[in-house]
Amino acid sequence: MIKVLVAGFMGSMGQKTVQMVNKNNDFELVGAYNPGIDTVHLQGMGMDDRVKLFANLDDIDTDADVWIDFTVPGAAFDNAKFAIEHGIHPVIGTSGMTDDQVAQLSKLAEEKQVGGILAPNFGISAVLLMKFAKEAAKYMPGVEIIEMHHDDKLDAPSGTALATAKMIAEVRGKQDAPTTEETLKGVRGGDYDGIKIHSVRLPGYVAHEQVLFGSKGEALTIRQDSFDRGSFMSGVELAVPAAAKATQLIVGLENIM
Ligand SMILES: NC(=O)C1=CN([C@@H]2O[C@H](COP(=O)(O)OP(=O)(O)OC[C@H]3O[C@@H](n4cnc5c(N)ncnc54)[C@H](OP(=O)(O)O)[C@@H]3O)[C@@H](O)[C@H]2O)C=CC1
Ligand SMILES: O=C(O)C1=N[C@H](C(=O)O)C[C@H](O)C1
Repeated sequence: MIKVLVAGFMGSMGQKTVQMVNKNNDFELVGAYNPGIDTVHLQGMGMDDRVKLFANLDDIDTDADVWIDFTVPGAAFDNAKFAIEHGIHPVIGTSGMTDDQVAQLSKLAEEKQVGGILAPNFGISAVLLMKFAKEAAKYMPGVEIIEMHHDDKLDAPSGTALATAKMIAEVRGKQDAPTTEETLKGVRGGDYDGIKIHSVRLPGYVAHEQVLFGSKGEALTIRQDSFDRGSFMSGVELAVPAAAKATQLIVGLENIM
């Protein structure tokens, strides 16, 4: 039985994660963390009385083996650091971590021999999109990324779009994007090693990404859609046992699939 703590348990992903953990016979929910816990909300969630609830990081006192983090970009690093320092293996889904923060966590995980998993996206369709895009970029280096998300998303670009750009840049190297004079500032999007990234935020959307390749006289579009946050849960389910036995920080779900 793997004992699990869910950080950000009152959020959209946190609630799905609590349901998934409760359904899985190999996992036991022992802790849940969210600043500003409100009891009315809790009643609606059917949270077991035996689950320890925490509203402050410093108060967390748990025997959890795995820490699942779906919080906010500003909190994920401190949370993961806390988890590793306390011998809890992190499964980090929260976006917005910088390369430097990932490097610091990897070093700490190695030192403490408490590994875990950080995945920009736990959805299988997104992992496949990134793999396919990396393959396509070998032959079609002209590429732009459009990511589309719900309008409550705090950060841009999405972690998935940034990870996609990094994977593409690995194979095609740094190239300049075509120079265009912007008569409306920002209209050409963000730039990662010459790969333009466009972030769309609209109500009704969940999480979607398109990678557009263009070459002489032809084009290729790769698209994935997460219509429901349940789409991320099979990836999280896979990550929990892998994280529990990891001695390093593994980055990307593809590395345990
Ligand atoms: N890797 C993946 O596959 C996926 C990643 N994500 C990422 O997961 C994160 C969460 O997404 P989502 O659930 O939609 O966001 P929500 O805003 O719905 O939930 C975030 C939750 O975290 C809580 N929170 C805020 N600060 C802290 C803190 N310091 N410690 C613990 N909890 C905190 C918030 O509480 P309050 O509202 O009171 O501030 C809220 O309940 C985002 O970064 C998102 O990009 C999302 C989907 C899939
Ligand atoms: O905020 C979201 O919703 C999502 N965030 C992750 C990201 O930033 O890539 C994963 C997925 O796109 C959903």
